[in-house]
Amino acid sequence: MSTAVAADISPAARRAAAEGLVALGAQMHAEGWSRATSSNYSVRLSADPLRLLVTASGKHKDRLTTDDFVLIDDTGAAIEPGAPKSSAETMLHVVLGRDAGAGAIVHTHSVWGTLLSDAYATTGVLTLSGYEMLKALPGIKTHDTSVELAIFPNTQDIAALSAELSERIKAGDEAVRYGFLIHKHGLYTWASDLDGARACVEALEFLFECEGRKLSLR
Ligand SMILES: CSCCC(=O)C(=O)COP(=O)(O)O
Ligand SMILES: [Zn+2]
Repeated sequence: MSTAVAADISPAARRAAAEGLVALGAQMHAEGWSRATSSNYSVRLSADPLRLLVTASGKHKDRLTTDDFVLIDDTGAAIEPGAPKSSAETMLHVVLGRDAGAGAIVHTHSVWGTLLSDAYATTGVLTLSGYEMLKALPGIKTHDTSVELAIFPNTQDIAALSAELSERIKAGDEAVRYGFLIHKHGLYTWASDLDGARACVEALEFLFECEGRKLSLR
């Protein structure tokens, strides 16, 4: 653990972020997207130096308290003594906060996202086209567009996935602009703040259900 103290983070900002994430967890669980301790969320409290408030590992997301978060640095290490263990997927949050400029990151485990990540696994990408709901994503002004979401294998090697994700973001890969899926696992999406990330997850999960139901109707 680093010896640095989070003196640069205001307690009020930290508390507000934790309260926002507690509320998000209750909503994501109620939606059925964060069941059985699945999912992790974070808010970026500082870009330079990178400081992310990320969920502690293994917590039920409908019962989070403001103590269930870990302040981490750009290596994914907790910067305060006595912190609980941060999410097993912490390094994905670090990459998104550092390389994608994300101010808030939401990871969900929905049924439709999980099924679609399998249905399109061989192509490595899920394409969402022509939906009005796409306008909920940052910068999209027309329904007449397509959004691609990369589908990564669920190798369980978060360090390798983080490195690949970082390279694809830095290369400007459109398939990691709004989010990505991990095969038979779930969605990561992000935005400049928590409300924006909530809109992204709500829109993408809506679109997953549309695509999933469309496949079932065929
Ligand atoms: C039952 S969920 C398995 C782990 C996972 O994918 C997840 O999202 C939660 O992991 P964390 O360490 O963040 O609790
Ligand atoms: Zn997960």
